[in-house]
Amino acid sequence: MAHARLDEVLLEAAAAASPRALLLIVIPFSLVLLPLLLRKITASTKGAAAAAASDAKLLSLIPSPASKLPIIGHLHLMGDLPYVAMAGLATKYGPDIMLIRLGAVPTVVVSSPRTAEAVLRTHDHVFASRPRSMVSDVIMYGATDSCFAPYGEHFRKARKLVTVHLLNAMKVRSQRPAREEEIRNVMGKVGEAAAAREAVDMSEILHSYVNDLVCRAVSGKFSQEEGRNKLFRELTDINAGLLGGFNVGDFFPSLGKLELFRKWASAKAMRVRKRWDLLLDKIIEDHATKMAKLEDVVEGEQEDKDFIYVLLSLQQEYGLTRDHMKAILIDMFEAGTDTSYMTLEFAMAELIQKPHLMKKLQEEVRKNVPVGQEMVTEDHLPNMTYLKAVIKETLRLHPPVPLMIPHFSLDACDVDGYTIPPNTRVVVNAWALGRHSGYWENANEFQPERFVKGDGANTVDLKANEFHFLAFGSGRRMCPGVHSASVTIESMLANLMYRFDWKLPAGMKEEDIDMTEVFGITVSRKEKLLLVPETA
Ligand code: HEM
Repeated sequence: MAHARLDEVLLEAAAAASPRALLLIVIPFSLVLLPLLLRKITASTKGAAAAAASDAKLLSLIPSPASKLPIIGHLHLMGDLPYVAMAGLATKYGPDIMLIRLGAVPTVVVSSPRTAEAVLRTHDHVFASRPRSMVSDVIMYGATDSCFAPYGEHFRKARKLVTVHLLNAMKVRSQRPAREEEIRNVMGKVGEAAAAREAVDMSEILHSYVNDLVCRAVSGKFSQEEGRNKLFRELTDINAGLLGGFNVGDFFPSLGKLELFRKWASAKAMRVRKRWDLLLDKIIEDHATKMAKLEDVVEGEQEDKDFIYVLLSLQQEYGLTRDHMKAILIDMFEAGTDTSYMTLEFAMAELIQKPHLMKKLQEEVRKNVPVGQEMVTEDHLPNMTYLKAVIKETLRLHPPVPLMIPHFSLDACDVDGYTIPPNTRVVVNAWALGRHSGYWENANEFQPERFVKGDGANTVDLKANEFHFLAFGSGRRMCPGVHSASVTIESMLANLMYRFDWKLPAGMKEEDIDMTEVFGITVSRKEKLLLVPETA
């Protein structure tokens, strides 16, 4: 019994979200496995050793914090919020570019708009790959999705599939009725709470809204049957915990070469993948059966088909296996759910602390909707400039993917006077860029006006033309979901502002709102956001 419990603890730590928890496992592990690792190192070929030495020399020229420890490198400096820790270290050691060692893995951290532009625009082709990770290899079927695929033929195919067929403007437009229906459901629930003068758990309601929308986009109108939406949400949450963790195997790759360790460290990822297999195989087969009966579907009607139909119809053209399809579908859940609902939640948390800004937003929304109309529709959104400014400001201060997804160099490349060798992990700190005091006035303040004032800052857009605002990344690996995310977030926030006034629960003051963040592949708020709606 005691043995089983220890196993659980170790497995949790192996996929630990916090670098602190990772240390708990790395230190004892290193003591046991160090002799084995040394044997592996001495066994490597002379040529490889010479190349490694030359790469290590190049990396050693990049500024780096002095307090590196044996084996764990700088892991002990990462704290609970690595993007905040990295920003602090960068100010001291390398404001533009810095090297940190996460366990055995040297990681280049880019923290200024100038170096971000060098990595994501000037040398985008060199840095467009992703490092391999044991967990994403398991969860994403050998990293054959779009997010984690290394750069190459398969990635280009997956990326084209996602941008051209799943997330294009026409597809996003065709999902409008689904969005309107889901928003109406939310308004109904919030309306009931308003009538009962009860608080609403905004975290829960916004999470369900986005999860249900992604479910519908992926598997159609009946995705909520048999509680499938809840199962999708549960599995997406487990994946997020695993993918966002500081996983031992990622930072001690030599360990990953040991079969026993690999089995042990990927056990939880294997378990969740089996559950995805069961769920997705069944839905894909149901779709394939229905599709076979509808051979005469008119080409144009494919537009409002869900993602599974789209993938099935493109299977031959793109040479997709069943596993490729599942990897891409899981990407849509993983990349599309937490990012959007957390932006909505952070926006509400900021607005409730600044009632004058919320009032200004409500006035704009209500002015733009004809009197007597039940809901804000997507036709009303283009004129709502303050709404867009509030969302940009939320993304600036709280980018949901603060370190983006790690990039990986394919070749040697000069950035800011330093040579980054091939096969180096490169992290762009979007959180640090959004709070860069050289580019933003009152960088830590929530001031949406900065995006409407006409002082130059309003030219910042979500398409990443400015490298001090990179919530969606830039270049070949830029988020392909910008359009989908924007309309999902804008329409919900506009409706929450249109239909209700918002108060804090009795006895709570604005300064009681806890904005503490929790790090994972996306950043979330630690505390639930409870707000009391009043029908406007
Ligand atoms: C507020 C919402 C969102 C934010 C802030 C966001 C942000 C990001 C960021 C920072 C990246 C990594 C860029 C890089 O590594 O250079 C990314 C990648 C990605 N996002 Fe989003 N995202 C959002 C919503 C969505 C949605 C709704 C979808 C799809 C349903 C989506 C799909 C993807 C995919 C597939 C990738 C991987 C792209 C690649 O590696 O080629 N995202 N996103």
